[in-house]
Amino acid sequence: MQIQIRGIQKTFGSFQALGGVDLDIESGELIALLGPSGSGKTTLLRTIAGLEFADSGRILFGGEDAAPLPVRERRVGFVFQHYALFKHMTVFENVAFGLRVRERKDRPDNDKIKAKVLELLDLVQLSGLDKRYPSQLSGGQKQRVALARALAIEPRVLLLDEPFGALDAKVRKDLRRWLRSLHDKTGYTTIFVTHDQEEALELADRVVVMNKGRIEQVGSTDEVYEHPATPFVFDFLGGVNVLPGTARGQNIDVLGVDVPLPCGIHEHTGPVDVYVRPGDLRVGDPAQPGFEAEIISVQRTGPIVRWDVHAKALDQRLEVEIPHLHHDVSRHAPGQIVRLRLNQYSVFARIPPPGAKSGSTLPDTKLIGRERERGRLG
Ligand SMILES: Nc1ncnc2c1ncn2[C@@H]1O[C@H](COP(=O)(O)OP(=O)(O)OP(=O)(O)O)[C@@H](O)[C@H]1O
Repeated sequence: MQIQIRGIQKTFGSFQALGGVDLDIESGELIALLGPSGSGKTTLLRTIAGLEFADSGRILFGGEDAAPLPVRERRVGFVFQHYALFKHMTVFENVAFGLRVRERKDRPDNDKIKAKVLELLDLVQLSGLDKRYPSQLSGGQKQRVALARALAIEPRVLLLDEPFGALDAKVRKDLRRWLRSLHDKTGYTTIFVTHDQEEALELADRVVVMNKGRIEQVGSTDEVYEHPATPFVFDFLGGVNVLPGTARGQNIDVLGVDVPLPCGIHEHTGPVDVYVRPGDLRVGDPAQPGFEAEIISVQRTGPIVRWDVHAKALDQRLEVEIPHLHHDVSRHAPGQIVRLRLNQYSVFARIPPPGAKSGSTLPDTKLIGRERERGRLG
């Protein structure tokens, strides 16, 4: 079912939790609401569910205003981070709950309920565990029961609030792949909340990046990662080094090295910030252009080696990430000087101090563009 969110505002006392949210969700989409703690993700989800009431704005379910619909009639399946299963009921009864509490005229008979519950337990791969109690299940199994219970009411939309937040990393990873294939099978419109970038990027069709009660960017996983629209999105999705630069005509001077302005921008003059991910700072040939940095520390995390480096020209620490299999990464040690170059980077017009006149020809903080180094840096 299609969901349209129009100008939703919500305050708690004097605190604005949602500051005018607009969003269109297509039928059958799997959408991630991604953002740091307190950015308003849960408030938005609860407002869609009808568990929270907006101060202003509208939510349309399939083109119809959802406001007059009580929670039950919205037919929303909700899964919380902390299982919220009924402890005194078996797995079977937990899943059957939503069907048993229906009004008599809409309630299926016992045989139909049994068939439905067993079908759902098969779908969430828990066949044979129907007689167990929640205390006899692992965290991952409890979450799958919660999901089966949410699916039992044949929801028009499925809302998941950090569904895997309480589980360990390995189970989390398995369950998110499983949820993706379950979604592909059932085709329910699904919105899930997470503050885990990897989870959002791996699972969702589109990611909604939230910050301070507002949407910063909506896009496919590739769009938000490869073309972040704001400095916040860039930083939140995968870490960032910010290098000051000066744009002059078609080039930017970054730490004494010329790099080209992003494609499509003919000219720009003024101070800019060049945003580079740790994995896009590459070790260059010492004979070719690049800027010098001293390795301060080396840390190996799985297949990635992380360096903390000190860029001399900037007097600033930077983070560099290199695949461990890179030909000569093991030869580098703290104290060594390396020459770094930029691979891919985004350029934002610098935010001037309040009251100062911007020397920039573009609006402040505007994304000028994203560029892959075109060979000028060696
Ligand atoms: N019932 C409430 N009363 C007062 N303030 C609230 C209430 N619910 C949420 N807030 C505040 O609104 C802001 C947004 O909260 P929300 O739970 O939507 O954030 P979130 O992005 O889901 O965060 P988290 O990832 O930590 O769950 C927070 O600052 C929170 O303290």
